[in-house]
Amino acid sequence: MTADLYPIYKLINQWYISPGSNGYCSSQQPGNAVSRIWSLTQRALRQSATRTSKPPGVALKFILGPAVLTVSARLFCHIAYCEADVNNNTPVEVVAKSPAPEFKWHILWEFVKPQLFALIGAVVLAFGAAILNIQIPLMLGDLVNVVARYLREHTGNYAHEIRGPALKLLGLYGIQGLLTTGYIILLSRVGERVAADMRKTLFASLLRQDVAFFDANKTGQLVNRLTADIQEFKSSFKLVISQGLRSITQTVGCFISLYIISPKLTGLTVVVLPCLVGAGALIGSFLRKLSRMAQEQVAKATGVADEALGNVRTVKAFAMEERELQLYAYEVDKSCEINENLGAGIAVFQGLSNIALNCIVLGTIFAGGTLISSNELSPGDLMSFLVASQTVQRSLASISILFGQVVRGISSGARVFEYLTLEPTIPLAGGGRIPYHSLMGRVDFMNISFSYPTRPGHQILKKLNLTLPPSKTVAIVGESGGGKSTVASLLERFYDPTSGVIMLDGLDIRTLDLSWLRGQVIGFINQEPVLFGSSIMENIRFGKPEATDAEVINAAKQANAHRFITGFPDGYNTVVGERGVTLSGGQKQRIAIARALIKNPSILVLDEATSALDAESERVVQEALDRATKGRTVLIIAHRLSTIQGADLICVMSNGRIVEAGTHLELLSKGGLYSDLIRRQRAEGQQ
Ligand SMILES: Nc1ncnc2c1ncn2[C@@H]1O[C@H](COP(=O)(O)OP(=O)(O)OP(=O)(O)O)[C@@H](O)[C@H]1O
Repeated sequence: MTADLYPIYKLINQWYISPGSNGYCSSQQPGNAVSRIWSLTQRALRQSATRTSKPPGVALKFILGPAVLTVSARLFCHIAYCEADVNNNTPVEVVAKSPAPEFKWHILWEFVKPQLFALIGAVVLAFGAAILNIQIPLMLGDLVNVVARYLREHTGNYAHEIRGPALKLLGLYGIQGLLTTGYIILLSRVGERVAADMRKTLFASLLRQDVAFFDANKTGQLVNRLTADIQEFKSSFKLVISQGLRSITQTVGCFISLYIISPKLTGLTVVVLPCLVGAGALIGSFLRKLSRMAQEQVAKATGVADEALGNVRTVKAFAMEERELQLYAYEVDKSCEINENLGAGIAVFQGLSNIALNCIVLGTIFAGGTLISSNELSPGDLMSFLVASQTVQRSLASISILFGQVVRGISSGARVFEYLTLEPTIPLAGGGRIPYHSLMGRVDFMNISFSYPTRPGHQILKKLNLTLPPSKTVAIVGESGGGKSTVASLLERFYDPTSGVIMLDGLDIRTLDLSWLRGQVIGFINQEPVLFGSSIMENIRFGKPEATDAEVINAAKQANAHRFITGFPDGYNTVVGERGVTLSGGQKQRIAIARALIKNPSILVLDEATSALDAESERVVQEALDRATKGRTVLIIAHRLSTIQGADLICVMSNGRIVEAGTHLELLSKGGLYSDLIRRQRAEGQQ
């Protein structure tokens, strides 16, 4: 007989204890709980066998009491742990506070629409699993009634009688398992596809934004939206559909079952359960706060490590390893302290909830036992009641966790959607193109005034007028911070002028196709070229994705880069490392020149292209540049005299305007600002 009861306990154990397979609960093996229940059960059965005159409810109390007490305690530990665990795993964005963006349902709908069938399938299966979950306590009750009858009467064929309800229950478990598998597969498919679509759309939207957008937003924050925010949104989306639906259905269904089984006991539960869940949610929210603090502290410590490792050359150059270690250790110690407090909070929470829950189960068994004694309830009903009330309790607890998750999911989603709908002020495509054969390359800056969008009150250019004649080289010189590079940025249309017009061959560049302008007309080389962490071949091809290997090699030859590239063991397939870290400054610059030349631009902008190089590198790079500028309209932003010697026209900038213009000799003979600059440079020992 006892052997026949074992599967019941095993089922209970499986059902309630196995979910805690991580963290706290996993430290106490499910097997231990089973054996504890088992030994208690055997003792109870032995006692009941010697006291057959007692009503069956009393015997059942001995069997079910310890079982349910242990199971319930474990269940609540699981809930408590999960609540802390969910929060503990939540990525925290440590960013400056800004007004909360709005969640837009119609955007979510656009992403969900293609997955609608799979989503409906998942919802139906999850709903089915929840309905079956409501049936399970009732069936367990039937099973226990057979056991109780056998205990009481000791007649009939036990194995035969138990087979029916046991097989039914087994079938129910099987179907429930299948439905659960089905909805999880479908839901994870929907979640992953929605998240992948969001990532691609958000990345495309970010790439479309103006340079001004990137001036105002930190790269880390943007990457965070692509990664952590979408991850958080996906988790919440899946959780709300699976657990939300399941928990609400189970709560409602099991409550109805409870009422049908025993309105009196249900009344008792209605009073006590919400208090318990409410108190749990309150303590849970305190633990959540603590957990968030811990996460923020971990993020701070990570930030210190990230900065030190990201700038390891500077750290080493200043022998600051020890100081960085101290900074990191300080932040890690703080995070350790907060996490310890969190651990203590969880421990107290679990202890209190164990006591509260056990008292409730005890109360239910006591009240249920009394009802059994007065024949108002059968033992099976008490079993059903206990299991159904556990289901309600579990569902309510998961709904309370879900509330937090919904809030987090909505705010993550809102952050993602904010940038999804953002339209750039300078559209990348659209507008006219000038046919290649008729493109002259004349540029006119007409009355240009400009302030950077991030500093609207600070005017950089003030009614600037400048002409770049076709196939001529114009150099701009002037004091540092005077706005020379800003002129180049406006030509590239990284920004639009506040007032005035920039013309290309007599056409306002705002009417021209921007991707054509940047991709085919203007080549841009600046002081610190950024290479991608791929091969040299790929880096040069970045200028013209459809270029053949021969074109790449030709561009490299023009840029004086072919010799050093072929000197590497892997030649053009040499991987240059993150941002080109494995190359020298001069080598990087020559690859950048090749990258600009491969698109055969009509206009070339050289923004202090050689100023970061030593004399020898500068000579080689300058040689490449002299060759590259032939036959093109060139704008040189320069500091050093050597870089502007070949210029047809030199313009001196001061106070946001061009104040002097002429050839080198003309300007020197005038003895104005240009002469001052040259004199100063010579005095500082620059050539
Ligand atoms: N992205 C930006 N956002 C806001 N202000 C900027 C930005 N870039 C430059 N500035 C400001 O605009 C002014 C002109 O900068 P710009 O880089 O054009 O000067 P520059 O003449 O090229 O200087 P340098 O010769 O030192 O390179 C400076 O005061 C600078 O601080």
